[in-house]
Amino acid sequence: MSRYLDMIDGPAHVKKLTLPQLHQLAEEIRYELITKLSKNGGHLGPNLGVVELTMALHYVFTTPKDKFVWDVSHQIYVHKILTGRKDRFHTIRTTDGLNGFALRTESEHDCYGAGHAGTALSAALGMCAARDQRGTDEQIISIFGDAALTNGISFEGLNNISTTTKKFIGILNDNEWSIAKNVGAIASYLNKLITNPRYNRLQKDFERWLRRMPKGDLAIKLGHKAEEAFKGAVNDITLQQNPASTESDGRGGFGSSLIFEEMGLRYLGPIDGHDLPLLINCLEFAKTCDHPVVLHVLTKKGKGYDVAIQQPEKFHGTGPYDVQTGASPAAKPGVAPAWQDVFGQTMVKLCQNNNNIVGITAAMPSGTGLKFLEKAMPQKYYDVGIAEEHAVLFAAGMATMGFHPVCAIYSTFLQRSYDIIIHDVALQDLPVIFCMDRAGLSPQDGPTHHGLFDISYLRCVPNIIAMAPKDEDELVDMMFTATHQNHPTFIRYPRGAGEGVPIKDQPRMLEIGKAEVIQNFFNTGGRKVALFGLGNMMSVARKAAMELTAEGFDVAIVNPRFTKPIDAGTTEFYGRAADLVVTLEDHVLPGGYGSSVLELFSEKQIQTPVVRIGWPDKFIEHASSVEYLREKHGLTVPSTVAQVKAHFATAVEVSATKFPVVA
Ligand SMILES: Cc1ncc(C[n+]2csc(CCOP(=O)(O)OP(=O)(O)O)c2C)c(N)n1
Ligand SMILES: CC(=O)[C@@H](O)[C@H](O)COP(=O)(O)O
Ligand SMILES: [Mg+2]
Repeated sequence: MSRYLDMIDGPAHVKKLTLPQLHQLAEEIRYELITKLSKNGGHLGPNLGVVELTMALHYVFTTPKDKFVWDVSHQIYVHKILTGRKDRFHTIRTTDGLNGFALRTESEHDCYGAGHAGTALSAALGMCAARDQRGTDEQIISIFGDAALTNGISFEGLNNISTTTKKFIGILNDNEWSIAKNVGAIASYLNKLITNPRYNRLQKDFERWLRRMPKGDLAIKLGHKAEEAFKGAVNDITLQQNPASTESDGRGGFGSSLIFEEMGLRYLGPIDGHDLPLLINCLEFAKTCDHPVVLHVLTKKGKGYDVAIQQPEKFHGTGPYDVQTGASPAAKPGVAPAWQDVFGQTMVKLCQNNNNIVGITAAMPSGTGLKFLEKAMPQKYYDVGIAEEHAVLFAAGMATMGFHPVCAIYSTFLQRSYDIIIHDVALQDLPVIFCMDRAGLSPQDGPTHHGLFDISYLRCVPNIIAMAPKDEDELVDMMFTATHQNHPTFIRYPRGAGEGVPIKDQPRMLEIGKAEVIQNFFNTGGRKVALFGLGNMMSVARKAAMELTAEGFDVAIVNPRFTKPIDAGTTEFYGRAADLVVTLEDHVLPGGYGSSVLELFSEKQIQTPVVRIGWPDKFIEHASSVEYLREKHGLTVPSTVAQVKAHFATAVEVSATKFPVVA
């Protein structure tokens, strides 16, 4: 049976469909999402929730002239399918495939890139300001989730809209979920708004009216009248709910409970975010508003796929799954526990033994592993919403009261808190512990999510201690050691499975700033190569050492453990003893661990050459796997061995040409 989806080569084709055809197209898109994502995974739940919304947006507006600015943009798959990329949709988040987020370089229909939450309102407002400067008439629509509203930047944007532009359309996509259940006052406010029975009855009347609204100017004018009446009724409800708010707000009414109205935006909704005709009418209506408007749509995360509705957290960002059952493939035998799980289980033990330790997440209980603490000791667990800046300030406040807070925040998302780390935590030398998961690659998410900058952005900050464990047993040692420090302490570790080593029952206290010598030189007479394998790159160092030894090199292996303070003594010792030093790090080279070794050698006037292995000074693309990207960018055992051999081969050539051997 031919599909309407087959007819959609671009958004213009959506406009040509009748309502029954649009409904059919929605089902075809859901089928496409569910079947195509089952192989490689992706953000299935969020995208199933915005099928009708995205179709209505493309039905009413015209990209690329009109601009859709998506918050996080993990829910952009339907937009990508409708904007000429349906034939490549099956490649999303895979090597050389579509990016899983909005990407300006991927399509003219992607007007603004994202990946981190909270950016859509401000960026869209900036586009409105640019439009107003030029006097042009494109429509700019910001689509943001209910949890994106828990991010401070969203409110910085909201605060600035009504005094900046007359034309701004915001779509609040409210599914009551973040990755986990949404949290905080915003979540309960929105929930109250949509569960108030009187409000709901009134809302139904308004929706019925809007649905029947004929096209044309008169309808639009009537629409504004109906809307004012609706608002008045809402105010009455609010007044009855909060009799204390009897003070006039000076605008001829009483203070509305609608945050958006209070911030100078016209609030419309909440409406059923899966009701296509209603969505189309409301968007047509919003299009005519000469005042910033926010349309509050209620959607269901995972709509159309029961297992995703029943498990919104799992299907927020899922791996491969069986289409029929939603089940994930069985874990391969012998796969080591995930770093995040070791972290989470260790947090429970640390909190059980020390009443001053608490765990703080910024809306990522599962991904960080802090869900173990949430379950075992909820009184020691805080989820502050998508609010990394606030999370670190909150931790700083607790630390001034004698607590030892642990902020579990991905390396990439911790970039949001950089000023707080310097201005509040380091400057006051507060004992906050930062456990940075996803330090290294998040291959399928790509450049917005790789954690490749934290060594550089932390190394320059005074008063801090920064560590990288070689395996999960050492992670536990480092967490234990961190809880005994009176300084800000950072621990970085990668996404996914650990090294599969046994974990001691009793963690060991590490000496701050002390490296671990894994293997000394054997003095075999071979060229001496010292490998400094940082964190998870120790596994590459060990294997490279074996291959180099087999090739006649004399190899020492050092586990640096600390990126601040580095072990100057050990580093200097091996720097002087070796013919070549190789540093290996799952981090960009500029300002990374290798840079700190170069700085030390320069300071100590150590002439030994240094080969630094790490990520180049560029944004690393997304791909299907870590292995592929390491292969491509030279962070592998063969590449390490090859670079060592090339160094000496070149060294021999240079010495031969520079100092020709006299016969
Ligand atoms: C700064 C930042 N912190 C955390 C995340 C991880 N994250 C991705 S999506 C998401 C939840 C978004 O919820 P919402 O905005 O309601 O969109 P929904 O998934 O419900 O459609 C989170 C916490 C992120 N992308 N950016
Ligand atoms: C879109 C977003 O930021 C999160 O969903 C992120 O993709 C989670 O990454 P992990 O799967 O590594 O936890
Ligand atoms: Mg949500």
